[in-house]
Amino acid sequence: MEQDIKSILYSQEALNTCVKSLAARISEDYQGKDILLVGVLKGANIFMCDLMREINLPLEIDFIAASSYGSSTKSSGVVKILKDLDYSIEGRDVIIVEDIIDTGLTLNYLIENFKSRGPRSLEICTLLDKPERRIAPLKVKYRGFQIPDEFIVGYGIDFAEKYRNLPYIATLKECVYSK
Ligand SMILES: O=P(O)(O)OC[C@H]1O[C@H](OP(=O)(O)OP(=O)(O)O)[C@H](O)[C@@H]1O
Ligand code: HPA
Ligand SMILES: [Mg+2]
Repeated sequence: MEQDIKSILYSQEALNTCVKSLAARISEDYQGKDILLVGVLKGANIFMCDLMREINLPLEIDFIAASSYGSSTKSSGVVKILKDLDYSIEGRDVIIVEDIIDTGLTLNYLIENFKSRGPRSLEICTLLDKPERRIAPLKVKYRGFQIPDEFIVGYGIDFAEKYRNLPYIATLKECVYSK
């Protein structure tokens, strides 16, 4: 795997510091509220696990699985819900936890879908944001790093389902995409 890496964008230490600071903001903002963290699988799984352990408030979690990239580096534009939430979000203070916002199509779709389910509040927490590529507008309350327009992998994020287990965020060598 390591031989496929072009460069490391964020080390384990940098990610850890970022997660702690996002969790501190959430802990401050949601005092006395009834938080439901919703992780968007599969990409957000590692971020979600680390983030929830740093939030210093009682909370519940749920997951939704959505996919629009398949084995390509370009969004298909069609968001498929592969697994829906287990519980109702009506009346809940929901924070959607994402690994990356790129075109915004995935979250735009999920936000509209969630709004129709009547949450008390609905916010987005994303580790990475690639604003240059945005097609669908989004209001993002909690953002870790803003990144340039490059395809990245690691810390839960894949290329063709691989590299999710890298403990850092990295770019891949061009030859990997043409294999
Ligand atoms: O802003 P967008 O252009 O919609 O891209 C962001 C989405 O794409 C990735 O998921 P993907 O569809 O690859 O599924 P995965 O999480 O299972 O890897 C990522 O985890 C986000 O959910
Ligand atoms: O940069 C990315 N890497 C992996 N998956 C993605 N899905 C949207 N953007 C990306
Ligand atoms: Mg993916």
